[in-house]
Amino acid sequence: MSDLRIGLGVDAHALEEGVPLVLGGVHIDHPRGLAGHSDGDVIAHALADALLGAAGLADIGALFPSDDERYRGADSLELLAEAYRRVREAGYELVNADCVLVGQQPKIALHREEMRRLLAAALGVEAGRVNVRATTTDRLGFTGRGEGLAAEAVALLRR
Ligand SMILES: Nc1ccn([C@@H]2O[C@H](COP(=O)(O)O)[C@@H](O)[C@H]2O)c(=O)n1
Ligand SMILES: C[C@@]1(CO)OP(=O)(O)OP(=O)(O)OC[C@H]1O
Repeated sequence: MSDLRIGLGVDAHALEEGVPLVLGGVHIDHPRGLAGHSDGDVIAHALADALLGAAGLADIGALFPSDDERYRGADSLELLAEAYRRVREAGYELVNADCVLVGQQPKIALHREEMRRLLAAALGVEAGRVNVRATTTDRLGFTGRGEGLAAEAVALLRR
């Protein structure tokens, strides 16, 4: 039997004016973007944490500390690629991943195929191995009030 491992990643960032919005590696024209030490890409961060978690490794905050100037304004697709390099080094490869953005706006339906393509390319796997979906919370909570966006991801690895 193959050795399968599952991991979960969760991230959230505040929406602020004057910040470019990057989600799943896609630059989206929107009045506010996600504040963070990096580009704030919650989808890429949640996916990286799901991969690391499945491999039994530390989270992205431990790998790429937010007080390290090297990661200021970092392209999160590069952090994702490095996280997966470590997962491969630990002896695992991706079976599939599923990411869910939680937020009222922007609607990402038109961007999800591009997000899948970019996230999969960062990992060096076929686009079909990475899914991206979205939900609102029917205006409930901090995402519902438009204060921020959150993302969750699960990843399945095999040895
Ligand atoms: N940021 C979002 C949120 C949702 N969607 C799409 O809208 C559909 C309806 O959302 P509900 O929360 O009312 O279920 C959802 O299934 C997504 O396809 C989106 O694109 N972007
Ligand atoms: C990505 C890192 C590093 O720049 O910073 P942030 O963009 O603030 O994102 P977070 O989700 O808090 O993860 C921690 C750090 O790894």
